[in-house]
Amino acid sequence: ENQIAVASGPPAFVSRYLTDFEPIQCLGRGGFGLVFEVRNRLDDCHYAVKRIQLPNSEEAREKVMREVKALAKLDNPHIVRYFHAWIECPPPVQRNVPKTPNYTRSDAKMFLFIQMQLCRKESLREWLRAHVSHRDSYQTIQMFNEIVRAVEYVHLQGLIHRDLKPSNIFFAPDGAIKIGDFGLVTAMAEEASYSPMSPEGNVICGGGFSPFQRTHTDQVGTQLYMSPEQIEGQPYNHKVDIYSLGLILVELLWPLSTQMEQVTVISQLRKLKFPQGFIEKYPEEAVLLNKMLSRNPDERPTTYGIRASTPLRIYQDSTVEIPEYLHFS
Ligand SMILES: Cc1nc(N)c2c(-c3ccc4c(c3)CCN4C(=O)Cc3cc(F)cc(C(F)(F)F)c3)cn(C)c2n1
Repeated sequence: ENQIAVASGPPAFVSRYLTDFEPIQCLGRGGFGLVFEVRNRLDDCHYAVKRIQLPNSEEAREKVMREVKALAKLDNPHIVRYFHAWIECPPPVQRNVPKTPNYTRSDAKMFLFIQMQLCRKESLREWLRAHVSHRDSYQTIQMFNEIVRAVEYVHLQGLIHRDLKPSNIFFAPDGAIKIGDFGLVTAMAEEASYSPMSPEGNVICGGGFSPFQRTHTDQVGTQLYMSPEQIEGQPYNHKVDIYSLGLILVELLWPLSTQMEQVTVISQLRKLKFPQGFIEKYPEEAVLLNKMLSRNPDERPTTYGIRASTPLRIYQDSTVEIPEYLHFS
């Protein structure tokens, strides 16, 4: 009974991520973090888990956690399904800094883990590349309508996506379009540390998660789809998502086969210059796009205005009439 307590030091750190999940492969870098496909050891299902290193300042961390609380309430058929979020604080890495032999630097980091539904590996970015030749405009407008519905839901929750682009528009296993990998941007922006692109532009999934390296350049950190006011660091509102939706609509209607063509056409669109032949082929869409891509956010329609516009009106359930004043406010 006279057990001698053995001084075995602090309890060994147990990572819930590694205990509950088996990492399968790196899915890439979303904003501010790494995303991995994992298998849950208990239910044997596969998920996408995103690990975000939280900022150091207490205030920024509180802001992130407020945004998580708002995001966790999202529930919509066109938003990636959310399962769980948790925090891990691995023990600080003690290492001797060679220069000053007695000095040990500890960098205690705090990570937010987010467990989401695993979507198909091909995002809308890959879909657009794979469907250059045969693209049916009825199907693409349907897809666009679903994306607009998802953005409308986010805006009605008082949130803004802020980073809409084809690489974070996903397909669920059943094929339904889902917008995802958004949020936490404002709070994290104070400690903006966009993931570094390696020299050749590939995204390295380093960060101690797994050695898998992405083989193609991603759209991480791209500002191609970003509204002018956001790029210029001006105050902005939910109309930033309408601008991005405008560029995505053109890409859905106008197949672009190479990244070079995509960058050229989108850069021209940012100056309201449409590709040769676009206006003749899509006159009504061009009218809507001139508003969606306006430099003045107030001139851009809301998602209501988009759905009530001529090109999309036929895809709405006509029972619900949207009052005119909601088309732009
Ligand atoms: C194949 C595949 N599937 C995915 N789900 C992904 C994701 C992914 C999709 C959605 C979301 C994330 C990663 C991280 C968070 N996320 C979101 O949509 C934002 C979000 C939605 C919520 F409902 C709840 C939260 C939060 F409460 F913060 F956890 C966050 C990124 N990548 C590269 C993926 N690849």
